[in-house]
Amino acid sequence: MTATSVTAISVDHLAKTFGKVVAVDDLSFDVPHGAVTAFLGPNGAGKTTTLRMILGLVKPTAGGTTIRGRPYSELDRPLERVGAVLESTAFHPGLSAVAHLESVRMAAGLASARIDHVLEQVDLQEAAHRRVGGFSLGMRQRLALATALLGSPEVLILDEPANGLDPAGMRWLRGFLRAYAHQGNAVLISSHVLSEIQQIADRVVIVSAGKLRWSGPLHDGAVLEELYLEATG
Ligand SMILES: Nc1ncnc2c1ncn2[C@@H]1O[C@H](COP(=O)(O)OP(=O)(O)OP(=O)(O)O)[C@@H](O)[C@H]1O
Repeated sequence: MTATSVTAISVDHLAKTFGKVVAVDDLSFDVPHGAVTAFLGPNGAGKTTTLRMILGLVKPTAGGTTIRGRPYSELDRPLERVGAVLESTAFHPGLSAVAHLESVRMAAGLASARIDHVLEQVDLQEAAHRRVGGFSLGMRQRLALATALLGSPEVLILDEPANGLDPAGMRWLRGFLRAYAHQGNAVLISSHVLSEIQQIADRVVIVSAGKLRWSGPLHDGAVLEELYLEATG
């Protein structure tokens, strides 16, 4: 079976309530390999909660999610299947980038050569031995991405990864994610920066108030902002 014949992420009638707050409401969509899929919606639409459920960090109230056919909790060597950059990514400020990556690498049983490789992928070699406590927001985003890439996963999940990146960093991330997807991997990215997403995404999933409002390919010439405002308005 080739990578492209398997759905990377499947979200199936997913629901989550926190007390009286309905965060995610009977949400279903698929994320294919070989494409960048944007996950869009207003503040509080349920995007982060959905991503956290896909990653097994939040338990659904109903429904479920799978990565290449299995719930996250049943994945064998999960870091080699799926890499994630979440909004809340935190690092020990006293560790260097290399020491942080080394601790994750050892825990996951990955080859030591992966560290140099991911530092090069995110262009962070020069800061490799500096303390993360002194990193800028953009550098932290790069380190979070490097951590997500340690296991060479075929699925990448990114929650607002462009936060803190300067224009050159944004352009770099765009090129990186497009190349990563076009190698056959799946990328699911949540963002509010529609101008960036317009240039990156092959497909779009739009939610508001926890419900699916629109999903499909982003055709050449389609104006994402109009599509988004119509779907969420
Ligand atoms: N741990 C929690 N406890 C209570 N309510 C929560 C919790 N996590 C999320 N919520 C609520 O669920 C709803 C969806 O939040 P979520 O963070 O998933 O939205 P989002 O689409 O990621 O928003 P944003 O674009 O602002 O990041 C919101 O009303 C939020 O207040």
